[in-house]
Amino acid sequence: MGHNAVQPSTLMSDFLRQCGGYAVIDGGLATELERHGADLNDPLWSAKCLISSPHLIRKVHLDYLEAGANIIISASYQATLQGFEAKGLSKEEGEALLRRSVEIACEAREMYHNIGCKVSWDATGNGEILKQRPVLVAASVGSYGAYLADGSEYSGIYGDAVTLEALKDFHRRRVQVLAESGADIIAFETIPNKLEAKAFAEILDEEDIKIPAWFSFNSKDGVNVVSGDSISECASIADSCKQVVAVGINCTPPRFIHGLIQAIGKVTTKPVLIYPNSGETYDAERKQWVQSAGVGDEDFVSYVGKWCEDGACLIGGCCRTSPNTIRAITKALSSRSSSATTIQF
Ligand SMILES: C[S+](C)CC[C@H](N)C(=O)O
Ligand SMILES: N[C@@H](CCS)C(=O)O
Ligand SMILES: [Zn+2]
Repeated sequence: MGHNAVQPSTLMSDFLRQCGGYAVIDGGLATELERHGADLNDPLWSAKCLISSPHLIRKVHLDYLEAGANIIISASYQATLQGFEAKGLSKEEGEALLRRSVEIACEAREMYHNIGCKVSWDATGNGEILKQRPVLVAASVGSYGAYLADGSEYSGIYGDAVTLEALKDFHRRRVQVLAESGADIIAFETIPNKLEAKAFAEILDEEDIKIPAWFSFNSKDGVNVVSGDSISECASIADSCKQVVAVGINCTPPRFIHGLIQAIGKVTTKPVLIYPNSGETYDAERKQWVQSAGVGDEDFVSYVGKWCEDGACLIGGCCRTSPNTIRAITKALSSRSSSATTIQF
């Protein structure tokens, strides 16, 4: 896919058409980093690996591409200039790490496409180039609550001192840097309240951000976003923002998704994206997931058909999902997809 300066209005529709109507988002990045031995008990959480083990991030992106992902999300969820500064890094060093998060994902895409580029010949000498699967690189922007590193993205309660202007000041430079990093789209993810959605929309507008964005909210009851703000109001903010090309839900238990897709579909015609977590609960103090109440890959994937019927067209996984989850989603979506996989010549 192309990089910067693609018209927001066409990027997502062109991409979805190339994918045959349904696109696969990757799964939990942090989850896989941990599975490979990374210790994320740190205020930077998954972004810590940008400093300690960038090669591991690239491997995890590659694993998700091999599992069928059409969109890989960078390791910048909890990468903030303020968080890097607290580690003693300069503004320039922090900005370089933000850019690096996207470069690592782009490198993985390039490696994947180089490995995957094959020609096959049949007995009569006719050749077939196996078409490269379309892949977008999404630059993650986590919420202010993610930066707080205390699980606040699952409460969305920041207190009265955190105003709209404070949130815009907090996020502005990071968004500018990521928008110029070579990413195809900005993924504002795990947005826990209406105020932060408004802050993101205003930054996109005020800074005239040239790449498109998606807004993805999280919920713990299937009715509202985690703060208690209405999902309809949150999705309406996304709908009104011209740079936003998809709206949805992530890091939310699978059992809540059905009703949320329906609520979002009532206020926007933009494509709906869904990448739930496993349904387990996060213990922010220990920075560990509590294993009870989660669903396995089979149960997770049993929802996929229903989510498509509800109107979702971009589907993946968030925390505690893995390449196996994404492989199963890819399989489930391929039977619905209308795309040809080869170019004949
Ligand atoms: C999406 S949560 C699991 C990310 C980690 C959290 N912000 C923390 O630092 O504990
Ligand atoms: N994309 C994030 C999680 C969002 S809740 C990560 O795994 O780094
Ligand atoms: Zn998550």
